[in-house]
Formats: sequence, C-alpha cells, structure tokens
Amino acid sequence: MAKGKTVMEVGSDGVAVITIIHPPVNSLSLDVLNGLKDCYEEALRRDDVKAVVVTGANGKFSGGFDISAFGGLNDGTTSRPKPGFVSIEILADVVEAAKKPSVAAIDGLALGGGLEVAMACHARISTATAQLGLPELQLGIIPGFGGTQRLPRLVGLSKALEMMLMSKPIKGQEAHSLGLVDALVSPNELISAARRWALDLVEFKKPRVISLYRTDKIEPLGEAREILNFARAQARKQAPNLNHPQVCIDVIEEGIVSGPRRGLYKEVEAFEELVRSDTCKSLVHIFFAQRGTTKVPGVTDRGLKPRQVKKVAILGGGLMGSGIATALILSNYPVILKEVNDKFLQAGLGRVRANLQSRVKKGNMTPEKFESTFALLKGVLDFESFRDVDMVIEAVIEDVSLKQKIFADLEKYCPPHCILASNTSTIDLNLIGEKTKSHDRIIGAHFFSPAHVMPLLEIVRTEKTSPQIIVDLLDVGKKIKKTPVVVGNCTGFAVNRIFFPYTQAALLLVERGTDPYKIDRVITKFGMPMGPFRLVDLVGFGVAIATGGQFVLNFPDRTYKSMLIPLMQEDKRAGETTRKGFYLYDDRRKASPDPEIKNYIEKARNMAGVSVDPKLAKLSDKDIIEMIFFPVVNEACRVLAEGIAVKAADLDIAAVMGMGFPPYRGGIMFWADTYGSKYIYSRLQEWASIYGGFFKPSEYLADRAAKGAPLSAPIEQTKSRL
Ligand SMILES: C[C@H](O)CC(=O)SCCNC(=O)CCNC(=O)[C@H](O)C(C)(C)COP(=O)(O)OP(=O)(O)OC[C@H]1O[C@@H](n2cnc3c(N)ncnc32)[C@H](O)[C@@H]1OP(=O)(O)O
Repeated sequence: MAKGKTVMEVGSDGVAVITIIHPPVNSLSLDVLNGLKDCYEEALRRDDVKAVVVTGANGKFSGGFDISAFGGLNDGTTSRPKPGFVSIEILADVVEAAKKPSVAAIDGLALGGGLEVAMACHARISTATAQLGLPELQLGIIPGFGGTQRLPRLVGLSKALEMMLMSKPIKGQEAHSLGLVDALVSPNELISAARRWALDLVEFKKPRVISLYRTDKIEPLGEAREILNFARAQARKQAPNLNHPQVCIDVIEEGIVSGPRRGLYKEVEAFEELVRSDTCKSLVHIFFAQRGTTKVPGVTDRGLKPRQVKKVAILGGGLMGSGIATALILSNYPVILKEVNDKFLQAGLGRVRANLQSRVKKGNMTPEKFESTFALLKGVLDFESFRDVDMVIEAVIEDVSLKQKIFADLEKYCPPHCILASNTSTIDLNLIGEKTKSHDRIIGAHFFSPAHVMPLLEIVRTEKTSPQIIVDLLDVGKKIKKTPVVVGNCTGFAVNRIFFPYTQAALLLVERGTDPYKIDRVITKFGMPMGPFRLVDLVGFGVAIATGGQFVLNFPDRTYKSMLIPLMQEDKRAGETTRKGFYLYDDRRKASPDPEIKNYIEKARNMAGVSVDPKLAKLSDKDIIEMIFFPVVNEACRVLAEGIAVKAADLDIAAVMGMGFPPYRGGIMFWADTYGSKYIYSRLQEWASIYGGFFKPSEYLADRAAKGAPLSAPIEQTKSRL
C-alpha cells in the first residue's frame, strides 16, 4: 500500500497546486517524493500550466523525510533510491532549474526535508506561526535534500549553523525577518497569495530567486572559515562523542569553498553514510520510543477521553512542590499551593517566584508574562479551597504516616472526581492510600528535580488505579510538556529502581581499589551528565542514605551495603550543600577532588572486610563502563520481567529523560542489546562468582542469554502489575 501521495490541481489561472498528503504530518515517504516528481514533470509538460505552488494538506506543509522509512532503507526491506535522486535529480534539476517558477505555501510546519523542498522553490509564503527548521541533527543525520547548502544562502551562515546544530526551528515571523520566507499571510489567504506570487514571478514582477546560487548572505571566505571553526569547536565541546555535527560543518564548508553543486554531492555522500550509523539508529529509536510512551495497552486503547483539569492543588512548597507548581502555571493551570504555616508558605511562593524570575533574567519571559503567570498561583494554609480542584499533587516529605493522614484529609475535602496524586519517589502507593476508600483515583506523579526543568514524568499506577485517571494524567503531562512514562507500583518505581545499582556498583569498586574520580571521569566521557559520585554529592547524602535504606529493606539479596557514605556523613560531609562530599566545592559550585577521601575509603573497606583487588585498581575504561552499567541493565531486566514497565523502550526513555543516559546510545536496553544478552550475562556471572550476589544475573537475563534473544524483544508478562 502506498504511503502517502502527492496530488495536483491546475486552476484556470494557469497555476498548478501540488499538495502533499500523508497524515499526520505529511512526511516525505518515497511514494510522496516520487509523486512530487511526477506532478512536477506533468506541470512542466502541460501548456496550461504557467507556474507551480507546493503545499501540504490539512494546514501542515511537511514534517520532513519519513523517519519510519530509515529502518527499511538500512535493512534493505525498502528499496533505496539512488544517491542524489531527491536532492539533485528532483529538487535541484527539476524543481529549482525549471523554467516555470514555483512557490512554497507554508502553514503548520516545514521541517527537515519539508523545508528543503520549500527552499528549492523560487519563493516562500508562510503563516506567522508556522515552524520552519532543519532538525535532522537530532536524528544523528544531516539535512540530505540540499539544506546544508541553501539555508546558509538564505539566512546567513551563523543563523543557519545555529538552526542546524541546535535542531531549533523558528517561527514564520522570524523566518520572514531573516529572509527565509518572502511574505507572511493568514492561513485563509495562503494558497491565493501563493498563486498570485507565482503569477508575479511568471511576469517578472517579483524576483525569481535560485537559492542554491545566492551569495549575498554568505560571508567572504576567510570570515566564513572563522565562523565555521568556531562552530566546530563549540560542537566538539558540547557533544564530544558525536561526529555528525562536525560532518555537517564540513559539508557546509565544501559548498562555500568549492561551490554549491560540489556541496550537494558531499551532502549526499555524508547523508548516505550517517543514516547507517549507530548514532542515527539510536536517535531514531529514541524518537519513536518517546512517542510510544503514551500508548499504554489496556488504557489508551479504550477510547477514553481525558477530562479537563481546570484547577490543581499542590501540598508542600519545598523544592519539589514549588517546581511542580512552576511547571503547571507555566502551562496556564491555576494552582493552589498549601503549606502548614505562613513561614513555609511564603518560602514556597518565593521559590516559585524565583523560578520564574530566572526565566525573566535569561530573557525567556517578559515582565508582563511573569506577572500574569505568577498570578495563577494562590497560597493557602487550609483545605477550604480544595472543594473545586480537579487534581491534587502531594509533595511533602517522604513520611508514610504523614502521607496517609494527608490522603485521608484529601478524600474529605476534594470533590469525588478529583485525581489524587503523590509525588513520592519510593513509597508504595497502596500504603499511602491505606486510610482511604479512593484507591481507584490514587496515582503517582513522580517528577524529577528541578520539576519545572526535567522532562520526565513517571506516572505510577497501582492495580486499582482507574484507566480514566491515567488518561487524565497523561493529558496533563503532555500539556505541561513532559514525557510521561506509565509504570507499575514498587519500591523506587522504574527510574530510581533501575539506577540504584549505578551508585552501588561504584561503591563496590572503590572499596576494592578503583579510583572514584576515575570512575566519574570515565562515566562522564561515556556521556552521562555526571558520574555516580558527583551525583550523590548533588542529591545529598541524607537522601542517598534514606533511599538506600528502602532498597536494603526491599531487595536485601542484591543491595550492596557500603558504609562509605554514612561514614562521611558522620563527619558532616553530606554533599554539595555542605560544600564537602566526594568532592570539595568552591563558591561557584566548582567541584575538585579531595585527597582526604582515601581515608574514608580505607575505613569503609575495613568495615566491609574486603581488600584492594589489583585488577579493580587498574580497570580499563571499558571495564568500568560495563561494571557500572551492566548491574543497571540487570535491574532493568527485572523491572521489565515484573511488568513494572510495559515495554523496554519505555525504560530507554526513563533512562534518557530521568537520568541523562545519552540519547545517542538509544537508552539503557537499546544500548545493552548492542552488546547482546549472552555477553552481559557471562560478565555478570563472572563478577558474581568473585564479588557476590550484587552482580547475580536476573532470571530474565539468564533466559534471554540462553535463547540468544535481545533484551528488548517483547515478552509474555506472566506477572504483569499493569
Ligand atoms: C533528507 C532529510 O533532510 C531528512 C529528514 O527530513 S529527517 C526528518 C526531519 N524532521 C524532523 O525531525 C521532524 C520530526 N517530527 C517532529 O519533530 C514532530 O513530530 C512534529 C513537530 C513534526 C510534530 O509534533 P507533534 O504535533 O507533537 O506530534 P508528534 O506526536 O511528534 O507526531 C505525530 C505523529 O507523526 C509522526 N511523525 C512526525 N514526524 C515524522 C516524520 N518526519 N516521519 C515519520 N513520522 C513522523 C510521529 O511519529 C507521530 O506518530 P504517532 O502518532 O504514530 O505516534
């Protein structure tokens, strides 16, 4: 069956309107592209056609090349067009070189290949709100339909580099001021304005511009090279593990130095190679995995519609509560913030104010917007105003009996339809709701700190949570621009549970002689935002010990018990807030290693009754990565086998968005599958025989290894908790 089509209608004015039709975003599948070529050739042949307008159906120009075709192109199930077929044969040699002029009529979005088609036209008319951009780098590739050559020629080198390297689209309004589009019109007038413009081009009343050969916006060679070298250095600093941003800059440079036609050829070659790279495969996996988190079997396939949440109440104005309140008011939800006394309330409101003010300082919010946003927040000290709220999020300290009392009160004061959510990061939700009869509307809304910044929302459901409540919370999550992942109820849920062995493995290694700073360096080089020791410092030793305690209690067989952190805390070293943890911190929060650490390590080693293992003292980078992350993979396997997560791809998103696992490695399970279950199993088995139960492979892993099956292949969930 054809994937999308391109249709053409010729008007009595002699303008052929070619429309891309491929819902939902009019992506450019090979069928669409072939159709585009056929339509163009017909338009050029026909005597009754003077000019062409290209547009997209249903208010969307095009979301770019069909990303779902990448897999097929790579494994040979989709026939690969010959290199340069689209970029050179269709866009440069048919569309752009045509004697009959063409105009792109852009509404909604013109991204990636979509914008590249539009740039090959002789003019562009857009709506003010359309999004235009070349976000290919976020998929591990570079623009492949001439974008690296035409965008710099239309908007200048610096802006084009920014748009490509940051994968950042701009609005029609800005595109107009930059010269990327020639005129702005309302959506209703779009096609008629584009038709008129096309006829003006026929009559030479307006300039017919061939973007590929424009030079007026490109800096002289020396200056251009300086700009490109600066961009190279920036990209290397920001993404040291990624090659494709450097390739993108090289391709742009080729066009400037040797001419745009040579640039196009180099772009084609580079695109062909990058689309086969592991980075591209991983990032494309993340793209679809992120969109897949909102598809929950048995929940989102029942035809339930999200109910409107008009007002939200938050209990607790601490770091989490104030962050959540900020996220909500930023998306226009009226919020009530409740605290136990005026002092705490003022502090909570102050935190929200500071969160917003930091946006104003960075120029991301106007003072007027600050006022109107902050006005959505109301502080209260009692439950009286809870009578008309549609959702409550409890964000008080992790104290079971306090939470039980709060939920009993909520049941009394909130209307019966109200969603009762807890932001707990570890406590069993059944326990929290024990003193209520509202188990069907109790749900976990686990945000990550800082809640107004971190993109993940872990939605935790129990066996009793109703699907309607989950659908409602998924909708709120989307509206506040979070990526929600729906998981089952257990200690630590999905993210904290799979990442608890991260620090534990590191502690086991240092007690046996590995240098903690080397571990952090290697793990940061791997692509994590920080290593396990820097992370514990940031989280604070108090929280680390409390959560560690929960894990010891619930998973005693595989929790590595180290006294290193408690020993340091006894000495009032509790992490970054005390300016001393595994690192020393100066006034600007800069961390530096502390030689004193070795004394604590020695003490902890003696208490654990272990000694320095010469092999672990000299671990290679590869071994460090495997010994830290394979236990994480092992726990992720348990989470999957227990049905806490619906699918492996959800854990990939949880790892990327909750812990900063590098997206270009595809997430924890995708990455593990690049090693294979057999290899991971055999390594864990080997370490378990030397260092004990902490490394013992889970049943799921053993089973997959025995079958030689990937860890992320779907499973029959016998014990599903969802
Ligand atoms: C050769 C060329 O240079 C190479 C390219 O063009 S590569 C592609 C470049 N384009 C992009 O990177 C854009 C990717 N898409 C997006 O950023 C966003 O989807 C969007 C801004 C277009 C729309 O966002 P939003 O409205 O939030 O909807 P979103 O849920 O993301 O997408 C809707 C559906 O369209 C699909 N989709 C979006 N863009 C797609 C694309 N380019 N190809 C295939 N499917 C696409 C999504 O997978 C999703 O499918 P689903 O409903 O089955 O989950």
